[in-house]
Amino acid sequence: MARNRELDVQSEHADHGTSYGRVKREGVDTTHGAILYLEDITVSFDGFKAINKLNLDISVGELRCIIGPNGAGKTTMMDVITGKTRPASGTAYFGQTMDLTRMTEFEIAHAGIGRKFQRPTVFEQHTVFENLELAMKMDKRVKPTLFFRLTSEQKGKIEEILKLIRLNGQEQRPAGLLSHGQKQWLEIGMLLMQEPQLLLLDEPVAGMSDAETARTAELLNELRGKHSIMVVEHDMAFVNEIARDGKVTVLHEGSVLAEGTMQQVQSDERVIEVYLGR
Ligand SMILES: Nc1ncnc2c1ncn2[C@@H]1O[C@H](COP(=O)(O)OP(=O)(O)OP(=O)(O)O)[C@@H](O)[C@H]1O
Repeated sequence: MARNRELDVQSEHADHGTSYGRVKREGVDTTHGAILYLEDITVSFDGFKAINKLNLDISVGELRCIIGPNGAGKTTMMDVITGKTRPASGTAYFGQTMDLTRMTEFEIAHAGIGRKFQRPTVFEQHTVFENLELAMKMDKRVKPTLFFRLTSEQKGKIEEILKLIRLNGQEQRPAGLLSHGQKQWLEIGMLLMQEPQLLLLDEPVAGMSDAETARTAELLNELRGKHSIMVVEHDMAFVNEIARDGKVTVLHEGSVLAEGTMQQVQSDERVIEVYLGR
């Protein structure tokens, strides 16, 4: 029996736990202000420490940018958070009570951690609207019924997300015809349909045009404070745009090398050395 029973499936007649679902998700316990705690995490691949005694906390509503050279351990860290990789040692908590190292990938996703991988994985044959609708149906917190029909509340939610991801007016287009940037936004929208409490974005602007990158920065700035977000990105101009006065974490060789505002980390000698290879 899982230690934490996060999903509380309600009957169809019970109060709605979310604005559009029929399932109540019991809250992550964030009474101490943090949504994610990683402590002394180590991940070894045949003796090589991809993550080495990593410590990192994310506060509720924070937008944290993670930077670091290739091979620093950024993806491996996200793999630990989402249950894809088990650490050899250390602790990883979602809120105060959910031990991520004891949960399956499925349990973690449904407890409220949404992850967007680098490549967009939308359903190309389906329209933009259908993709968002499918994301809602795939949300196992929503009780599946044979004849699933959207309520006006659920349609309203899709409209809201369409605006946010700048795809209103394009809802009937097959997703396969969207630009690379639009597909990325659609995928972010699909994650948002499931109302994640922590959103992990792996290089969201890789391969985007300058205009798309600027719009993605606007989108993330709109999400600021509504969700806790961790963004891994190499594009420093973009990081600068979304980090504002918030904390940026620099990973190097599997540990935190520096943490502070973008200005602070950019002027940190150790960071300069790692990036310039001096
Ligand atoms: N499954 C694996 N087996 C062996 N080594 C691995 C495995 N996954 C990652 N590594 C190694 O662990 C280190 C960290 O990799 P990781 O992909 O987490 O870095 P990263 O910071 O995400 O890099 P990038 O910015 O290039 O995506 C690298 O040296 C990588 O080669």
